[in-house]
Amino acid sequence: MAELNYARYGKDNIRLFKVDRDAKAGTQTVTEMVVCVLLEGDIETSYTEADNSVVVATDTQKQTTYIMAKQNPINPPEVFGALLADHFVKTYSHIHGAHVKVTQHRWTRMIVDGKPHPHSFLRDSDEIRVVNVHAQDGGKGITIRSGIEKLLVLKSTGSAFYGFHRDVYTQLPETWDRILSTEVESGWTYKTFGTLPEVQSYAEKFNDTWKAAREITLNTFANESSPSVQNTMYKMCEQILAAVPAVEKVEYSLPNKHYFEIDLSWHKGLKNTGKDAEVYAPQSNPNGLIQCTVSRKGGKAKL
Ligand SMILES: O=c1[nH]c(=O)c2[nH]c(=O)[nH]c2[nH]1
Repeated sequence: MAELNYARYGKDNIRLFKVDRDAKAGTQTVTEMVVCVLLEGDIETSYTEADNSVVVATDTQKQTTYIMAKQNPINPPEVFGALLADHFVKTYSHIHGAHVKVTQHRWTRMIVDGKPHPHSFLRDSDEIRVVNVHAQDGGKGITIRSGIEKLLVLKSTGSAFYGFHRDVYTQLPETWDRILSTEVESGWTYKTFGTLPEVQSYAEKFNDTWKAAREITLNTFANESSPSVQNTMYKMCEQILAAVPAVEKVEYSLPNKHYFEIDLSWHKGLKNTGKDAEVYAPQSNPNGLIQCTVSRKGGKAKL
């Protein structure tokens, strides 16, 4: 006999673009996002008995997303995600949980002739802001995890890696000065919100937290003399927890994108290693991958 162990369904890759027009100021602001909605609840019979009466069509979920975006602000993405997720669990009594993922892409206002342009924007980076919301019925509240992904950074000095374990398998030399590059993937989870109004009252702080996390990531990366990716990312986590009382845990996943020195001594004794290194070979793979989750020791997050 078979048994259904897992069932979620919804619409993925709902692309959405909104223009906010400020007639008084004569400026416009744009937001582009991709939304994924996944629902769970008493939907087993749709799988096991072809009972479509329990299915809120994925097309309905898409249309709902558009209508909600028309009728509400879509910034910050945490509040829009919570609004949408809350709608599905409140509207359909047999839907007990909604997962909404919002991926916001960058459209940065152009500076033209030294001035911010009223309605022109540029994609200045592949970096994305990613928000995952999970709303549940039965008073279980709304959980929100926000994050940064695809933020590519590099420093050409100020990074070392020495003192690591050595054995017969170790070839890597110690280094006191290396190139460090990574594509930042970072996420922070807030203390569970009780209700949608609680999420809405926190609206401004979602943007502040994103800015703080981004600034801490970049400042620490740039300013710290890094002894390892592990230690540098831990310091980032500590600072984000200290800066935002409502954050319960912080996660980083950092690839170590290697830049290898090239020994050119075979050519007329050309010096290009150690302190003479100037020309490097960027590596696409393999890459290191360092991950961690850091939470508050013995303390609870505060909204
Ligand atoms: O910061 C680093 N951490 C490691 O675990 C590691 N391993 C490695 O080969 N290089 C590095 N660099």
